[in-house]
Amino acid sequence: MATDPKLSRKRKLDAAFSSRKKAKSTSKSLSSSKKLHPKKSSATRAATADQLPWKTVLRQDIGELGDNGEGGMMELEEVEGVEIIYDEDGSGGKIVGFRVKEGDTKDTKSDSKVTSSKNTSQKETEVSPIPIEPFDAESLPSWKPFPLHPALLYSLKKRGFTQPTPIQQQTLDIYLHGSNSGEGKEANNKDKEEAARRDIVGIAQTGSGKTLAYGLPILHHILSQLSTPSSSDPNASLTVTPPSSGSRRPLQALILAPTRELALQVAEHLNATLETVFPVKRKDTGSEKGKGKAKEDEEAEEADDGEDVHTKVNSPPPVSVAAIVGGMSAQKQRRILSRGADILVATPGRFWDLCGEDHVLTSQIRKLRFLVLDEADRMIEAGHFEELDNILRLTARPPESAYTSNAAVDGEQDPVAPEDLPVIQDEITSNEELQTFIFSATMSKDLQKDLKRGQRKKGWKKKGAERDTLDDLIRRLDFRDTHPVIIDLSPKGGRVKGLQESKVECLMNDKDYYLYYFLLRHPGRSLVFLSSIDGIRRLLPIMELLNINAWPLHSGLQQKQRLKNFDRFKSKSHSVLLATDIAARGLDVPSVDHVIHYQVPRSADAYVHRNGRTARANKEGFGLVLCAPDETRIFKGVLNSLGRDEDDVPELAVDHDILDKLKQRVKLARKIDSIAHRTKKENHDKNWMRETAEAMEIELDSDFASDSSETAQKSVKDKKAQGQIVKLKAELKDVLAQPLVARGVSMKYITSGTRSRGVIEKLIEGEGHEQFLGLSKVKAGSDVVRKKQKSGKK
Ligand SMILES: Nc1ncnc2c1ncn2[C@@H]1O[C@H](COP(=O)(O)OP(=O)(O)OP(=O)(O)O)[C@@H](O)[C@H]1O
Repeated sequence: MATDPKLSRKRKLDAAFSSRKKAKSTSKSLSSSKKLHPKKSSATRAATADQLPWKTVLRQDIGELGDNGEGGMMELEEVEGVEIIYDEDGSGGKIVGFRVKEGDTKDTKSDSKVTSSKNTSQKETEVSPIPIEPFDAESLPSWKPFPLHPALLYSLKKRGFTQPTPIQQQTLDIYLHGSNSGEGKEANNKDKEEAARRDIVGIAQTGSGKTLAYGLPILHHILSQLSTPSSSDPNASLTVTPPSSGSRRPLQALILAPTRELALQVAEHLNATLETVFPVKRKDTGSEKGKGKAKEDEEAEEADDGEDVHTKVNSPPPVSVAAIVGGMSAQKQRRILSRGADILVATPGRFWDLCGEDHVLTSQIRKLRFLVLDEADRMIEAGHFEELDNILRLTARPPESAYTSNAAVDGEQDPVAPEDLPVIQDEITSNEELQTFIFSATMSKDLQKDLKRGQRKKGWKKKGAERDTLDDLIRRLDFRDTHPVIIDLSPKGGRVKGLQESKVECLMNDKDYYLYYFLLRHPGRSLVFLSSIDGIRRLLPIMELLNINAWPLHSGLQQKQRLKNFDRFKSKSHSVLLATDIAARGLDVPSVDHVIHYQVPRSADAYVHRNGRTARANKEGFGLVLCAPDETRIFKGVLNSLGRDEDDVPELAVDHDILDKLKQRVKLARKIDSIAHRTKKENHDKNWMRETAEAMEIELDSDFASDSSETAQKSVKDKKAQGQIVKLKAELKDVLAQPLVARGVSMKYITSGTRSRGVIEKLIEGEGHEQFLGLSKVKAGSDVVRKKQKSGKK
């Protein structure tokens, strides 16, 4: 459900101004805050929180917590030149209103309820055409068969994407040439017209570049519309003219993704492609730092020798991509929508909420040129499908045409009932232009089966016989193409190239030891998947006590905290993210070295997508399953669903001498955590009882009532617990400082050792493992017990 925008804005203000609680009088301006102080000479007028001139806080203003440079991901906004009006007595610091300089207010009609396509608060600005030099296709031979807009080719080259990935190749072949049978096949104009309307279902392994597979056609289409040749010479350079900033941009593409992080990432990916060619010149926010940034831009321009002339932009960006996701400021997202964007990347929930209050948006959806479902199979699972279903109805044609189309696809007549018609009944037009792209790494119901419960995951209800995910989608979506093209490049058995899988069979209670062992033995960027938030809450403090750089990521955290933790994980090469399956799909962290399944996933598709966070874009990666005895059946089911054998995943070799030493560390950490947890819980429970009793004005039982003797006892108990914790922490510190020596290495003869070269010698040369003396630094894949060895051992 959407939060009340005014309330959240008010809360923001309350927080921002809480330090000013002591302000006394009613309409006196705040003297100590430069930012909040309006110029005395200017006339002011009363304004609501919505009408204040909010500005985005730029990345450099918020350090490492920023994102794409626009503050977009963190959604932070600031306001200045505002006089705060407190309530009459002012003692509680309650804000009752604001005053701003005349002319500084925003027209919020277009913000809160967009009813016209023109945003009256925006002034019509001059736009300058941006020259694009002709791109020398010879400099990017692998992309030559795909005559994309020169701006895109330029960007691909700059980003080092020297050749298309197989899914990009096949999608572009269909999009540009109408067929994936022959690369670079020349088509006549009519064929190209037709070709450009094919609906595409793309299934390809994780990390294979699916975002650009659908992103490039969309960007190509929009940029081509804005381009004009600078002369009649067919080889002449182009100019791209951005739309004027005065009117709301027509929405051309809607990309739906199942998670917030994924939607933000897709928007960032498309923006990165555009900004390589059209760097966004940040607007001067008016703040000191904002001014600094504008100055930096100017300096950068001055320093530029003019080689990339087409990168100079004085107008709005030619293509605007925005993200609409839950957990972020709905107010800001409304403003983005009121300005309009060419491409919206959204999670269904928030998007549907905003559709309900923005008629222009709903009518824009009816005229969409592109609709994309990323991670399509996940989107139709329970928890997503209702809003998705509603949005898809908006993209459907009137019943007659939809009826014809669906009948042609699956041979069934499936008329749309009147009550199933889109919520807003006006302007139902038959948009024949819509092109639909559906992408995922998995698209089969067999992989979605919940192996723990033995049921298929809940989702759209099916009529009649068992259907596949694809059938479900074909029935739901009003494909304009009678035969959508299916490109299936999914690897057999879900085996991703470059991924080494492995497992450790151990008791549930021993998983912490093996996890800790692995993280020390193979330092790097490790993503650990757990099946519950409680599991993460239990494991995190233990990891922290053991000096492991770990952060949590789960739906119980606030969105900003989720993004912050994700950023921290990305920014450190030795880091651990403890995550639930919200991180399993689509997230593209460059160089995740290891994926660890702390619990065996419940379904084969979860196994494939979790593993897919490593070994991306042709890199190597490692996946480890910690499998307890009561999970072996589920793991076998996962592998069987993928058409693989249970022995298919080899075991990881573990040095048990070292493991035993690590057990001692983990046990101490667990003990410290359990004492701290128990004390905290007891205090929390008592306080909660007291506070609730006070609020309800009831008397507590003598057991709960706080008499002084009980309080004294409690404090003795707390002190005792604190003492224990301090003692155990000191013990842990000692244990953590002790070297871990591998089997067969004697501490006495460490410089020569029983091994071929001395341990110290190896360390100096950088080959020796810094934590496990006597072992070499090796990639996790080298510790895997190959099948032959295993049977030999037996
Ligand atoms: N042509 C290319 N050459 C090199 N790298 C590329 C190319 N196209 C995309 N990439 C990079 O590959 C990585 C994976 O891309 P992307 O996230 O689109 O994969 P995906 O197939 O959508 O994965 P998933 O199924 O996990 O969502 C990204 O970092 C992206 O920048």
